[in-house]
Amino acid sequence: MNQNDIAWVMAFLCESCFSFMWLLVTNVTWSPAEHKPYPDRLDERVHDLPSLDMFVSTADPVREPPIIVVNTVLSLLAVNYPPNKLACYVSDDGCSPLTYFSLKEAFKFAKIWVPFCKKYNVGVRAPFKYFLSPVVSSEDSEFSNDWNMMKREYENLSQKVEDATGDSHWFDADDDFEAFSNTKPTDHSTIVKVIWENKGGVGNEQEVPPFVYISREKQPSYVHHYKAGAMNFLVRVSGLMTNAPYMLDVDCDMYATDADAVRKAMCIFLEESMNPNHCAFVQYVCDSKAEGFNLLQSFLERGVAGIQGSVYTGSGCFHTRRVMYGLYPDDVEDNGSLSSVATRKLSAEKTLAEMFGISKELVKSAARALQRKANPQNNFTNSIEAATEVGNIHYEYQTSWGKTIGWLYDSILEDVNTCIAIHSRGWTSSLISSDPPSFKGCMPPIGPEAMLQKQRFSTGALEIFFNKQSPLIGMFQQKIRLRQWLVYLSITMSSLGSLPMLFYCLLPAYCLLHDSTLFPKGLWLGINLTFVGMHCIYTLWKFMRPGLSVDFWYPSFCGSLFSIFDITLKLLGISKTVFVVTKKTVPATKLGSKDGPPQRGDDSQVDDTLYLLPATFILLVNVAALADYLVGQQLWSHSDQRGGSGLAEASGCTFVAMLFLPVLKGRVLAAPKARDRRFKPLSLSLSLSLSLLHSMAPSAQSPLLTSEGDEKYANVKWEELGFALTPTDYMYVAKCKQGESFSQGKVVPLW
Ligand SMILES: O=c1ccn([C@@H]2O[C@H](COP(=O)(O)OP(=O)(O)O[C@H]3O[C@H](CO)[C@@H](O)[C@H](O)[C@H]3O)[C@@H](O)[C@H]2O)c(=O)[nH]1
Ligand SMILES: [Mn+2]
Repeated sequence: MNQNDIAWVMAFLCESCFSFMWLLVTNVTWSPAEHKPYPDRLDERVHDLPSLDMFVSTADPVREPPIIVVNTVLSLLAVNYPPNKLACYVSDDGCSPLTYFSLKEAFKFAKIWVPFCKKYNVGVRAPFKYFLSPVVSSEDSEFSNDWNMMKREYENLSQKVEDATGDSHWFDADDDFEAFSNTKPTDHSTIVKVIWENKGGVGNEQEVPPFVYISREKQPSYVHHYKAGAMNFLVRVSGLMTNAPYMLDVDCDMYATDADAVRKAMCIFLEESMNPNHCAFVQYVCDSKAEGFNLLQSFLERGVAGIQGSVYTGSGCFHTRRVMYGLYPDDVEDNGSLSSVATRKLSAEKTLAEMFGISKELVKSAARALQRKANPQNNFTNSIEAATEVGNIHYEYQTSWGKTIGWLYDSILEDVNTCIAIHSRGWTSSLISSDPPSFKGCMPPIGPEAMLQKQRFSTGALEIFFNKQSPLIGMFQQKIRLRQWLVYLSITMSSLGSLPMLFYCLLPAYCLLHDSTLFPKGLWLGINLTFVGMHCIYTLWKFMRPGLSVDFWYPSFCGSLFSIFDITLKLLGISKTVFVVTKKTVPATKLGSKDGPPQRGDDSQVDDTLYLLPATFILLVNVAALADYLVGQQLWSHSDQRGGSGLAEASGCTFVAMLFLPVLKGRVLAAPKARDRRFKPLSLSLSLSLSLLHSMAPSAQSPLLTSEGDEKYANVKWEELGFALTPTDYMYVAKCKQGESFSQGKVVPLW
């Protein structure tokens, strides 16, 4: 194979991969759908609304400042829904007294915040966001007085949380914090604290729903399965205390912006046309602008929702407890009760104990949940002992938790992983896309944190690709629909697309360095350029439409590349995948500052040396190839007739270099205070890239010679020699007499 063939075969393979990916994505966008709920009509239809358990998970008081968790919790406690039908559970994987302290303070504030929100029908019920807009009312009105009082109270709350940060004397004096003494985030026993329980439970609108803080046991040598583990503990504790048929999962950094979010979700669950195949979960389209590169949310979600149902994206999602407990649609009768087969299968207490673990109380509550029966009236405090038991590190040993029930464990992308399992059982799901979005997040700014997050997503997706849920095999065994299966194939293998992308970015440079052709000539080049141009404009439009900058593309490309490396190490058994919690920025609380677009993350603690490597390498290779072309090959006398590389390849190189230049420019020209810190990673990646470049460039020996094994050959383009006379400097002479064989020949100079 000559150089041209290598380049063309590579180009063909890369193009084939892109086309396959494009087909997968096109399949997603064919039939977009979303649900439009009418919450006002809900009361006419349903007189006894079902209960809902709301889960918030947090893991690290430093990367997830408690004031963020407080705002999330307050936005949920104040939703428009009967408070006696709600309960809020916060799981703290950081076992932080500061988080617990902040939540206790938040409850005191909630006692005035919830009535205020309901009295004045406040829109956004996360106080930090609400107080960003000035009061629109006459100075001395009752509302304006209440507003000013609430704002002062919220500022007091924020101040208390800030003062308590890094100052443990706030907790030391209080016996309630005893459980936190001598604990480490990675080494402590289970803590369950009922911050507030609504003992009366008569459904007064002004009440604060029950509110519980939990932190499961941890030991350094035990795997705890990150968010999935935390969610399963939340399911168990809530099962013991309230056992609501529906559960809402919200990340600590995502607050509800719509007071009717719960009622809207119930509109879908309680649809009259409900059949056993009805919705397993309702996912909200969360505000993805801040999330940046998460394009799935912004336009693919609706597409998937039109097939078998939206994908669960980890936050802003309402689940049904029965489905999470492993039910199949066939297990449910048309009227919602369990089928007789399922009842027989599940009623044996032994089976349930094998699935749900040894806690008798939990087994009983699971049996009730499966039959849609409520827990008998019970004090929360009476369940603390049982709740502590189900938080034990050994509790899930030899049970179905994380395998067939609850959030699944075999990928750090637990949301998609769990969602595949639900759809594989034949359930459908729904999507609500309200404008403005009903849940909004504080997502990482563009920069290393975003790359780390993207790398985690991609590694998790690849983990699914190789686990037992893999879409590669799933299609043949499960009840998943064909196009839904293609969606999961596209999600789980999308990061593999970064490899052909990498090769493609290097291909024009390779051709220039080896003087071979990549693009066709003449008319064909024109056609080619038209298609490439159209594709570039289309891709740009796709990025710009949801209001993103092209900058967002890089974390996705780079994170995907690194995830391939991660998963290879995992498959070889060299390392394990880790869930690094994304750093959250504290929301602005000052009046007048607004929730603007994400900023570059210059205060990140993530060292971005390695993340800059692909960009630096690609840029250097392309610049080096261009320099070689301009200087070594003399651009202006270079003739395309030789069949080697020409202006088209050089333009390709320039295009690629221009794509990557902003990434590096952005990092080097970052805020001045960050520049010194940036310089070190940049110089390191420069040197790493230079050594890689050195190994990629053609051999640095005499330009006339190439080596293969031990032998030396003239560097001749054999296929271009033809039959015409070709002048040479040397000739091979071997003499022979008639009838005899040739003597040993030798190469002699011509003069
Ligand atoms: O050991 C852990 C790690 C994380 N979390 C919580 O999980 C949530 C998500 O973590 P975050 O760092 O914010 O990740 P994101 O990338 O923003 O989250 C998206 O992607 C994750 C999967 O990678 C999903 O778990 C999330 O729901 C989804 O919003 C947060 O509330 C964390 O507190 C835990 O409770 N325990
Ligand atoms: Mn998050």
